[in-house]
Amino acid sequence: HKEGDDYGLSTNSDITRPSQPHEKQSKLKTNPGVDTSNPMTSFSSVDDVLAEYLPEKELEQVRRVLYGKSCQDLTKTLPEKELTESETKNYDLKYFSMVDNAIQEQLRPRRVVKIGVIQNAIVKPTNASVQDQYLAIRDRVTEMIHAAGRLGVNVLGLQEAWTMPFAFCTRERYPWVEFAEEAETGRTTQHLKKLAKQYNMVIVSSILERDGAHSDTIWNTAVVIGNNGNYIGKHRKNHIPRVGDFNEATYYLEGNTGHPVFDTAFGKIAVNICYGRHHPLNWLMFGLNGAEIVFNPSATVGALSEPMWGVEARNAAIANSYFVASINRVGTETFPNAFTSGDGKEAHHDFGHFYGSSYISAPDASRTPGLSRLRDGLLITQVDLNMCRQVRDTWMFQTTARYNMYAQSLTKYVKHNFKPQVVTDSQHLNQQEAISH
Ligand SMILES: NC(=O)NCCC(=O)O
Repeated sequence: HKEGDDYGLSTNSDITRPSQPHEKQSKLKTNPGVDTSNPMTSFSSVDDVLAEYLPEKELEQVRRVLYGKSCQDLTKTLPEKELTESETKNYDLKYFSMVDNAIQEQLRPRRVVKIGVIQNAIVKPTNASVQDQYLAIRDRVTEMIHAAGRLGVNVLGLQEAWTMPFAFCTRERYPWVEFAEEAETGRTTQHLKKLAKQYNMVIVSSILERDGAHSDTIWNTAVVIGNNGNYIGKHRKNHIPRVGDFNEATYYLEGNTGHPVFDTAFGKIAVNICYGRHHPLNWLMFGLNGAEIVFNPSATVGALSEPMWGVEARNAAIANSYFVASINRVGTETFPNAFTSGDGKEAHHDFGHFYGSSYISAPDASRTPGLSRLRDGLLITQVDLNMCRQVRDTWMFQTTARYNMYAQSLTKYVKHNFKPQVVTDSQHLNQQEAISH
C-alpha cells in the first residue's frame, strides 16, 4: 500500500480503521521495563488479540471451540475500589464464574469455591541483597493477597518459587540458596499463616525449601496452609527438568512426598509443580487420590513451552475430572554472571521471557481466559466442585479406564528384560531397504 493509503479503509467512515502497531503497543499494560518492540513481549494475551481482530459473532464461535462453555466474565462487577487499586498498583485483575456450567443437583447443594491465582515478577534487580529482593517481592505479592482476601477468595495459589528470582539457570549456589527456608517454620510460611487466618483462606505457597532435619538438603516444595492459619502439609516437586536453561537438578532432586491430596475446608487440593505438568501419570495419581483442584505453580518461558501451556493442564483437567489452576511467573530476569547450558548457545544473562498467562481449567473442557503475558495479576474464578463428579458420571473416564491393564504393562516395562509389544509386518521386513531409498 502507498503511504497514507491506510489499506483503502480511511475513506469509509463506517469501517473502523485497524489500529496500527505503535497504537496497539501504547495501549499495552505492562510491568515496568517491558520492551514491547520485542516480538515475545509485544502482545498481552492471545485472548486480547482474538478480541481485537475478530468480529463479535465469529469471536463467540472461536471462543466456544477453543475454550468450551463460556464462563461469565464478572470483572466489571467487582467493587470500583478494587478495580481502581489494581490499576493504581498496576496488576491485572480478572474475575470469572463457571458455576452455572455445573448441574444444580437435587440432593447435593452446590459446593461453590472461589479459586484465586497470583502471578508476579521479581521487583529488585538480581544483584540486590537477598534480604531486599525477598522483602520487595513479598510486599508486592502481599498487596495482591490482600486484594484476593478482600474479594473472598477461598483457595489461593502462588507461582513456583514465588519468593525469589528463578536463578536455577545460573548453576551458582550462592547467593540463590539463601532464599531457601524451612517449609513449616520458615518466615514465608509464618507470614502467610497470618493472612490465611485473616481472610479464612487456604494458601498454596511454592518455595525453595531447606530441610534442616535432613542434612540441610534443598527441595522445590509447595506448602499448603489451612484457612485457620495452620500448616497442613507440603508436597515436593516430583519431576525436575533438565531442559534448556532449567538447570534445577544442580540444586535439588526429585521429590519424595508422593502424590498427596490435602483435604481442606474448601475441597481436596493437590499441587503438581511446574515440569510435572508434562507427565500425564503424575496428574493421574493426584486424581486417583481424589483431588478436586490441582494447582500447577510454574516458572516457564515462551521460547520453550508457550504452545504447551494452554494444552497440558487443560487436558489433565479433562482426563482426571478436576479443576486445574495454572500459574506462571511473569517478566524477564537478568542475572549478573553469564551462563551456558551445554546447548551450543552463546553465554547469556537471562532465561527469556516468563509469559504469565495464568488460567483455570475445568473438568468439562472449559477454561478461563488467561492473565496478561506482560504484567503481574490476580485471577479469581468461582467454580462448583460438584462438577468433578458430574463429569465423571457423564463421561465415565474413570469407569472405562483400564487401570489393571496399565498396571500390568507398567510392571513389565520397568523390568530390565522388558520387550516392547510390537507386531512386525513380515512383508515390510523383507522390504526394509525401501525406507532408505
Ligand atoms: N520450572 C520448571 O520446571 N520449568 C521447566 C520448563 C517447563 O516445564 O516448561
